[in-house]
Amino acid sequence: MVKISNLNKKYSENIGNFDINLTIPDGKVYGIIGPNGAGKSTMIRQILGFIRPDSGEIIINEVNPVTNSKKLMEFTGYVSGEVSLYNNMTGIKYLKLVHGLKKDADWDFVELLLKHFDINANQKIKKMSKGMKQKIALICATMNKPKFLVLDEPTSGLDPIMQEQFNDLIRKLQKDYGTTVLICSHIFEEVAKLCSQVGFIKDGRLIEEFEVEKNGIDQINERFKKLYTKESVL
Ligand SMILES: Nc1ncnc2c1ncn2[C@@H]1O[C@H](COP(=O)(O)OP(=O)(O)OP(=O)(O)O)[C@@H](O)[C@H]1O
Repeated sequence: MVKISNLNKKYSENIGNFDINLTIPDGKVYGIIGPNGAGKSTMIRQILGFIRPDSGEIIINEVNPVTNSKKLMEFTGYVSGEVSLYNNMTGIKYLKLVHGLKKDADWDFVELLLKHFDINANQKIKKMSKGMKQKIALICATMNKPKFLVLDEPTSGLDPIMQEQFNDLIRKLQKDYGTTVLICSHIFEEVAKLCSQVGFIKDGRLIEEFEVEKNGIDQINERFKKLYTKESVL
């Protein structure tokens, strides 16, 4: 279970995260939505132990990321929208490197995912397209079937085929391995299809949460408009 209690990280007035409380039960997929600069990545960086909160507590499967980020990383996968890999390696060499470093990494699963994403990993990473690099990053993050997966705009700018492949992977991890997933996304369709719950962030605050209904896309669109629409100055 992921439990965030009274989380605060203040960069300046209304910039950062303010009194965030959020719970994700095991095996659920939770979506975070908010406009640019709302504080989504700031929250994710604290959850992963990359930055220290000013106050409040984060507990993930009984692990505190601030005091035990090594333990957290043993069962956590992470993909950001801007992946950075070793450009001079081939995809396969890079995957083998990560496989050697990760606890519980499963090479058969890597091969299955290479097939699933229909990717030729024998070429150098620097010659790969953005989407191919995203696929390599996703395989790296999931090759150990993580208990917890954090995705910060993982499919931004990718084509609809890749989007469906990505959705299928998340569903498989959830169904077969009980992975708990936190996903930040501007793609409402992705959130509606994958998430059972969604939270809206505005000015660093979690201002609303709800269970995603069957036809969640309309529900999310409507709430987003209500919560964030500003009068155009044009
Ligand atoms: N290290 C930092 N020091 C000061 N301000 C920061 C720092 N990191 C982020 N910010 C500010 O915090 C606010 C939230 O940034 P954050 O990256 O969390 O937003 P976001 O919701 O992920 O946005 P986007 O959708 O554009 O990725 C922004 O105003 C940003 O400029």
